[in-house]
Amino acid sequence: MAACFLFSINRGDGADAEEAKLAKYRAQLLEPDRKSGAKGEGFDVLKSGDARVALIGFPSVGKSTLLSKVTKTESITGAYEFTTLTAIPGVLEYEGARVQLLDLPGIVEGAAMGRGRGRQVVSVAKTADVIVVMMDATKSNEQRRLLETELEAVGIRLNTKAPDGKRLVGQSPPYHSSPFSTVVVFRQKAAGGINATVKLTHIDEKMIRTILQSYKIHNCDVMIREDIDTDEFIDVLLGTRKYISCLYVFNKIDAVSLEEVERLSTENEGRNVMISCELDLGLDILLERIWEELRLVKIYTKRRGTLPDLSDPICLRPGATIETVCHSIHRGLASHFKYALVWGKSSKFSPQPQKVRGINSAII
Ligand SMILES: Nc1nc2c(ncn2[C@@H]2O[C@H](COP(=O)(O)OP(=O)(O)OP(=O)(O)O)[C@@H](O)[C@H]2O)c(=O)[nH]1
Ligand SMILES: [K+]
Ligand SMILES: [Mg+2]
Repeated sequence: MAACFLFSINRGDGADAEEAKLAKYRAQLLEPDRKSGAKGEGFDVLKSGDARVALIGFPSVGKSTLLSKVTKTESITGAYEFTTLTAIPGVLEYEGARVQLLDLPGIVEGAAMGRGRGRQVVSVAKTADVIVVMMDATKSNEQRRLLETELEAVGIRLNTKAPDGKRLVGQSPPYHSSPFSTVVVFRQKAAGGINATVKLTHIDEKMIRTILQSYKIHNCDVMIREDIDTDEFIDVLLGTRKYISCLYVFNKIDAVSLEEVERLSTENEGRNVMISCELDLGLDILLERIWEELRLVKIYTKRRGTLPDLSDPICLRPGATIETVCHSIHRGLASHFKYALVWGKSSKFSPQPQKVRGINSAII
């Protein structure tokens, strides 16, 4: 049976306060660094197209070579480290979608702590819908763990499920109404209380109270629907973590044995993609895998009595609603919108009438 408890928020004891303080410091490390990301340094690349894919890797693994191969943009390559010093955007055109591919400077160990402007680079990855972690097939597999550590240090969770049980691919949730909101709901209220619809085994009421106090939140309603722990609670409170799916790309397979290529390709639950930019090997498969990971939904608009133009889709990320579709057509459209007729696999009836107001159901 679901446990449910209510209490008012007041003082916690010393040990809890200490743990809550540490959890708060950890979360602060993830907050955006206001000093970095200065304008004109090339890191504030405007998002464009239907989605963003970021290339992250150590120097000279072939990130720029890849960008130059698969997009029309030429990014300077070189046999020396740190050839690329800013973010270079290119456009991947795939099945009617335009995806922004970002070539980034190489990062070094400790990048997230600010080494080699690394934090700026790694932070860009946080804005991506899919991260391509690029590695050199001739180097040790240790690369992957080191890169993941750097990404995690800025609050990215790779290929993990968000606490609400859905796999989230790089949405940018607004403060307090993150995709987590189905798990924990905060409401500012005169008399606060905490409700849990499941038994909480990793965090107790006292801890929740102490954490809320440390953020000076005194009166609010908290509804918890999943057995989350302290860190996850703070994640939700601050909206700091991002759940992004990633592919591990091993470049330069022309320089290793076939056995090694086969061995690497079976690791990481099918997330490893083997390529050689130099020999043009595996690039089509890589683009296909990126497309799969983006899970873009194609929407075609049509006039009454005519067939839709199938060459001109609106491409949106999963979770898009009728309102998102309206916004992608015209800013003011949603406010004048009455209803939409939706044909497709996801709708119960074809066509299914849907109103724009109050729609939060996904249209996919
Ligand atoms: N053997 C081999 N060499 C490659 C391949 N792809 C790229 N290279 C070489 O690797 C070197 C580095 O390539 P870049 O594209 O500059 O690497 P990068 O990751 O952008 O490097 P930074 O910008 O310095 O971080 C160049 O000398 C490329 O010619 C490949 O598939 N096979
Ligand atoms: K290089
Ligand atoms: Mg480069």
